[in-house]
Order: sequence, then structure tokens, then C-alpha cells
Amino acid sequence: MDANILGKAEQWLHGGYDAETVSTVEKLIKENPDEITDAFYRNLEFGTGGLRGVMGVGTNRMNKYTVGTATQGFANYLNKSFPDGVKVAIAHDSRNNSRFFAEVTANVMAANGIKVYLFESLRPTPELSFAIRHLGCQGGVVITASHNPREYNGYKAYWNDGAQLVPPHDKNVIAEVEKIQGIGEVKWTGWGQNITLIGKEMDEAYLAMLKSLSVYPEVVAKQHALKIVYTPIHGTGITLVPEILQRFGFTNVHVVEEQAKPDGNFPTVVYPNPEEAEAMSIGLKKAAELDADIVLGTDPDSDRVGIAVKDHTGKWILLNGNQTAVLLFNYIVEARKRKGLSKPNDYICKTIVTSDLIDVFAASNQITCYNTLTGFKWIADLIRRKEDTEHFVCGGEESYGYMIGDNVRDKDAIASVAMICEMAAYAKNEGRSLYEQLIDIYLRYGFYKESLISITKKGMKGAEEIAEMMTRYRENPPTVINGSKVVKIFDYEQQFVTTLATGEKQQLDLPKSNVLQFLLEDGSRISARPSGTEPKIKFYFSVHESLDSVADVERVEQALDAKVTNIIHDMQL
Ligand SMILES: O=P([O-])(O)O[C@H]1O[C@H](COP(=O)(O)O)[C@@H](O)[C@H](O)[C@H]1O
Ligand SMILES: [Mg+2]
Repeated sequence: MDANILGKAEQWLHGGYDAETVSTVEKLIKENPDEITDAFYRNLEFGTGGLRGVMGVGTNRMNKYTVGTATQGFANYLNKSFPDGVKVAIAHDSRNNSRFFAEVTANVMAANGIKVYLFESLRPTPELSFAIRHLGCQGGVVITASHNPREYNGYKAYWNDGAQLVPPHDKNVIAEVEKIQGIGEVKWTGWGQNITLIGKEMDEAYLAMLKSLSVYPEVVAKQHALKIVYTPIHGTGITLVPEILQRFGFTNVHVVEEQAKPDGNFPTVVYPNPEEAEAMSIGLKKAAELDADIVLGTDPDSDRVGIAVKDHTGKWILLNGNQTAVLLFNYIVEARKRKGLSKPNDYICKTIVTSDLIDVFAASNQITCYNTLTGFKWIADLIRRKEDTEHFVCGGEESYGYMIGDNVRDKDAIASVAMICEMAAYAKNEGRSLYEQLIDIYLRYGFYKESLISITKKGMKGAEEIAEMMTRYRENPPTVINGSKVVKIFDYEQQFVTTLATGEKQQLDLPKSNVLQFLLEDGSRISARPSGTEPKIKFYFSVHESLDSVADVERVEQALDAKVTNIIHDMQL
């Protein structure tokens, strides 16, 4: 075992750690050097969605000590940044230990003289973002590892605009954390001082804001019986999704009972992630039994939502995040036009790994579409930078996250569920399904097909392998993929795009990030990046063709599927 790592682990044998932690570390040092290596080789770092790690002992794990130390660092930074006084809001999801970590966080913040608003029980992440703005807080925290597997937990940290920390704040918080010499420097106990429990009143304010997003309440009133199946997948969605659907006017909502109870063991699923077909399977079964119109599932902290609809043959299909995003954007942009609400400085926003179809849609509708790095914090950052000059309409990304309006500065599955159901009701009222609506979008702008491959590589060794894969692609990029020439390479780490035919390099106007994209002559786009939330490398594929008639859907779809298969083969994945 590396002597440095062992040294770090041995520090946990003294210095005030509790007896159970000490004996666990002792045992692991003797019996499981691999686990000690992974648990201590680094400190938890801010990734795409905050700190995230497996729960257990160690500096690279989620436990009372890493949560407390992170909070002490965050508190120090907040106190320095806002010398006139600091207020924070704290929430948590349904994961094991989430309440405990939320209370640790509240204690440490309060002990540092910070006024704390702690949600009395589990709540969706977007409500926390809303609460920060509503209460005029300078910061906030949600204890959640979102859709990660059950052994994980995490720490989403927010700034005063209700958005997750972006540079320089994330780096500055980490710098403060690194100054902390030992757990003795953490002020652990602030209970009784400065902690106010919040709940019902905040729910009411948030629900009222959500209700104001509705564009066609009169259509929902007509189509109130739209048959909706909803699963919270054992997460926080149960606290507000049925309520907002009722307030929007829907009367035929069926919650998947087997997955209604919040439970950090997520007993009915392998991964509590609506991106996984398996997590949606009980909902789909129920929908088939009921002959429902739509199925929706939210992740444990209710910031992402997956949906399923029926195709033209009546078969249930799961839509991916790109498809849902384009449907939703199309609905909102068209509705704004029809109602005369559009403004010349309206814009929409998505991430660089989200379908180019949205750029095409935006250009055809004379609305600006901005692209940011992966991570909703970057969309929120853009909104803040443009809030005095441009008007944000909606944003979204391929990983099942969407945001409507800017009252919440993180993706919001509560708002999304309500608006997706309103969109389905609107389509139904026009005598069409969401599937038909999607095909119509393809007819207008092109048939785009996206798919994602994630390769899991765990631990220190896995992280090194992922870094090596990225270096290989960077140093030895493919020149032809599936018979189509690579025409441009976007390297977001080096911050330039190279046109291969001329060798010309152009600057990319985004912060540095380890992402590579290959654009092919036929318009296909392949992106590669290490995940910032899980030990994975992700490859995104996007291919497209024009679609001339509904009768062609099957043929074009097969051709696009074949294209993706060939690309994956040529990339040797
Ligand atoms: O995990 P969540 O739902 O909090 O969401 C977070 O992580 C997702 C996955 O990130 P990565 O591809 O780096 O794993 C991002 O797409 C998302 O924008 C971010 O807010
Ligand atoms: Mg989530």
C-alpha cells in the first residue's frame, strides 16, 4: 500500500474520531488494503453535482467527518464572503443517513454563527433552490447523491442565487476545507442556536410559484382526466408531485404504490434512476394495466424525470432526455408565441452533450439557444450572468433534467412533471399523442437519434484508466468513423476546436473541462467525458437524417440505429 495513503488512514486512528470509526479503519488497514486505498487516496471533490461518494470511513467517503469538515470550510467561506451575516437553507432526500448528515450540516453552520433554515423532513432538491431565493439566503445544502446507487450519498452546495457552486466559489470552499487541520477545528454543535425548522409554508410558496408556470390551465381543465402513472422511485417526489398535479387540475393520477414510500435501500430497483428502464418497469406495467396516457418517474432528489408514452402502435416507449427536452421546449416556445408572450431577448439553454436538434429547433424559431458545459450549475450560471439583459425561457439536458423559468436555479422535476402532463393534455386536446408530436418535430427539423454508453471503472485505478482513455483519444484521435470523415475535433480541455481539413484552430468560449467531441462529415457527433458524479466514462452519440413522411419513420429509425451501432464498433467500445 502507498505509504502516504496509509499515513492518511492512520491519522484516523487518533485525533478524536469515534470508537466505531477507529475500529473500522484498524480492521480495514489489516484486512483490506484496496478499500483503504480507495477510501483515503484523495478527499471528496466537487464534481458535476457537488460532493458525492460511497458512505463509509475515509477522506474519500461520505461520513460525519467529511460532511462536517466540508461544512466548516463552506461556513468559513460564507462568513468571509458575506460579513454582514449569513443565512443558509438545508434539505435532504430519502437516502440512508441523509437526515443525519443534514443535521450535522445544520449543527456546524449554526455553531459558526450562521442562521439555518432546516427542512423538517425530506424535500425535493429544487425546493431547496427555491427556498434559498425565497428566504434571501447566502447559501444552501442538499444532502443527496441524486440517482447514484444506494451505497452513495452526497452534498450539493448552493450559492445565494440558488445555484450550485461554480468557480471560483467551489475552489474557494475546497481551499477553506484544506486549511482545516483536524476534526478538532470543526465546530460541531450548534443545536438550539439559530436553527429554524421549515416545511409547510415553504411548500405553499413553492407550489404557488409552480402553479404560475402553467400556460394552458383551461386546456388542463378540459383534459383533467388524462391518465397519469407516477413513480417517485422511493424518493422525495412523493412529497410534492401528487400535490402539484392536483393543483394543476389533474384528477386521474395513479401513484405506483410499491415505490411510493421513501426508502434509502430503494428495495424495488437496482438503480433509483429514471434513466434506467428497469427503474421505470413497475410504472410501465401499471400503465399497461390501466391503459394510461403517460408514465413519469422521478429520481430520489426529484430533480430529474423520465417519461414513457405510447407509440403509434400502442407500444409503450421510454423517451430519452433529449426527446423530452425538445418536446418540452417546443411546447413552451410555441405556447409563448401563441399567447403573445415571446420577447425578442428570449433564450433557451442546453448542455454541449445534449442533442443538436435543439439548436436547429431554436434557429428555426428565431430564439437564441446557448450551450454550456455538462451540469445544471452551468445553466444556472448563465442565467445569472444574463439576467439583466436577456430573458431565460427554459433549459434542459440529455440526462433527464429540465428547468422552466428562473425561480429555481437547478433542474426541477416537480415543475417538469406538471408541465409535461400539461403538454400531454394539450396534445390530447388537439387529438394527438406526444409520440405523434415528437415525429412531427422530426419531420420539421430532422430525425435525431441519441444514445449513451457509460463504462464503469471504480476506485483509484479506475480513475487512472479513465484519464488514460481520454489521453489516448486526445493524442490519437480517430480520423474516419463509420466511413465518415472526422471534420472537427472539439477539445474543451485545451479550449479550442480544430478543423481537420485546414488545421485551423478556433478558441472555445467555455471554462476548461475534460470533454472531447468528434464531428463527422455526415453531421454525427460523438462526445467523450469522464462523469463528474460517478466512476464512469461516458460516450454520447448523436446521428441524424432528414425525415420526409410519417411512413418513413421506421426505415429512417433503423438506419440511424445501424449508424450508432457502427460508430460504437468503430470506436472499439
Ligand atoms: O446527478 P444529478 O441529477 O444531481 O445531476 C448532476 O449530474 C448529472 C450527471 O453528471 P455526470 O455526467 O458528470 O455524471 C448532470 O448531467 C447534471 O447536470 C448535474 O446537475
Ligand atoms: Mg437528482
